[in-house]
Amino acid sequence: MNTLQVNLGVRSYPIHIGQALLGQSTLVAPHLKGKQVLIVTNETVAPLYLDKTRAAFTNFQTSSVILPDGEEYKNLTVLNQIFDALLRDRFDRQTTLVALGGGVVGDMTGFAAACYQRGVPFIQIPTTLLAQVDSSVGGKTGVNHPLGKNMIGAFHQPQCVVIDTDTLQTLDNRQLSAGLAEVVKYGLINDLEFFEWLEQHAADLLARDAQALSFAIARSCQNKANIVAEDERETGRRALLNLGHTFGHAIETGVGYGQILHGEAVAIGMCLAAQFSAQLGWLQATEVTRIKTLLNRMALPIQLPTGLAVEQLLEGMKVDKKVREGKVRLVLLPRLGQAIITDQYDPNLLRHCLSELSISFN
Ligand SMILES: NC(=O)c1ccc[n+]([C@@H]2O[C@H](COP(=O)([O-])OP(=O)(O)OC[C@H]3O[C@@H](n4cnc5c(N)ncnc54)[C@H](O)[C@@H]3O)[C@@H](O)[C@H]2O)c1
Ligand SMILES: O=C(O)C(=O)C[C@@H](O)[C@H](O)[C@H](O)COP(=O)(O)O
Ligand SMILES: [Zn+2]
Repeated sequence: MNTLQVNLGVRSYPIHIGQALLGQSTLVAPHLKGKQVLIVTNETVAPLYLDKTRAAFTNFQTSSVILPDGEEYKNLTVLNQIFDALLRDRFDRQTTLVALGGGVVGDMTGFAAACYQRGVPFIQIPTTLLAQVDSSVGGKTGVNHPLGKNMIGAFHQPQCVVIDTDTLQTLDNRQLSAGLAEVVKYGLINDLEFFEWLEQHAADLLARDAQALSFAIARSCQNKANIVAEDERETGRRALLNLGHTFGHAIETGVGYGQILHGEAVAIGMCLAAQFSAQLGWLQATEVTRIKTLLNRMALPIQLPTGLAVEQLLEGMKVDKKVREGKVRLVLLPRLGQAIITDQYDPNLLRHCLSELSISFN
C-alpha cells in the first residue's frame, strides 16, 4: 500500500492506494468520531462492493442508502434521500458518512456531510478511475443545477481516502477512458514528464496493467494534493485543475446531464483549450496534435458533439464559477505541461475559433 498526504493543517488527511483495501477497518477506524456510520452508494456499486465495505465497520452502527445511478440524479431532489435516511434513523452529529462509488456518489455524499446538522465528517472510497484520480481528493462537493454543473455545493474535506485499485476490474472500458482524461489533465497543466510517460504507457493503462494504473493513480493524486494544499478554496492556482472544464461543463449541460460522461466532455474541452491556445500563438500545432492523439488513443472523443451550436456552448460557458465581472476566465496552455488562467483574450477570436472547429468537427 502507498499512502500520500493532503497537507491542509488541521484538515490534513491520508490517501491510501493499494489492492484489497475495502473492508480493512484499520484504515478507516481511526477517522471515525462516533459509533454511527452511513454508507452512501448507488444501485450499480452496491451489489458489487457494499458487503465488502461494510466489513470495515463491523464494530459500528452501520446503515446504507442506495441512490439511483447516473449524472442526471446528481441534484437536490435525490440528495434528500441521504437526509431522509439520516433523520429517519436518528443519526447524530458524530455520524460519519462514507461515499462508496464514483464521482457522483462522492460529490453528493460529501455535500450531504457538509450540510447535515451543519457538518459531519465523511470518508471517500472511490471506485471509478475518475474518482480515484480526482474527485475523491480536494473536498469539492456538490450537485448540479439544470442551468449549470456543480453550481450548488461546498468545500468539505474528507477524513481519509481509501483507493482499492481492485475495484477497477469491474469498471467498463468507457468509464476507464473517462478517468484517463483527468489523468492527462495533470500532465498538461503541470507535469510534462508525466504527460510523456502517458504517451509511452497509454496501451498499458488501457490493458489495465496493475503497475501502470497504480503509478498513474498515485502520480495524479500527488499532483492534485500539491495544488489543493497550496490553494484549498480556489482563490488562484487551484483553478488550473479546471483545464477543459469551462468548455466541458457547457457541453455536459448543453447536451443534457448523463448524455456524455464528464471525462469525455473534459477531453473535448482540453482539445478546444489546446486549439485556442494555438490560435493565440502559444502551443505549436504539433503539440495540439500530440494532445489529441493521446486522448484519441485513450478512446476518448476529441470532437464537439453534433447538434451543439456554438452560441449554446458560449452561453453555457458564461455559467462557470471562474467568471469574474462577466468575463469568462479560461485555463489555457502557453506551452505543453504548463497551464495558466487568463481573461486576456478576444471573445470574438474565441467565437471564431469555436465556429471553425464546429464546422471541421461536424
Ligand atoms: N469533486 C471533484 O473534485 C470532482 C472531480 C472530477 C469530477 N467530479 C464529478 O464526478 C462525476 C463523474 O464521476 P465518475 O466518472 O466517477 O462518474 P459516476 O460516479 O457516474 O460513475 C460512473 C459509472 O460507473 C459506475 N461504477 C462506479 N464504480 C464502479 C465499479 N467499480 N465497477 C463498475 N461500475 C462502477 C457508476 O455506478 C456509474 O454508472 C461528475 O459529476 C463530475 O462533475 C468531481
Ligand atoms: O478539484 C478541482 O478543483 C477541480 O477542478 C477538479 C475537476 O476535475 C472537477 O470536475 C471539479 O468538480 C470541477 O470544479 P468546478 O468548481 O468547476 O465545479
Ligand atoms: Zn473534472
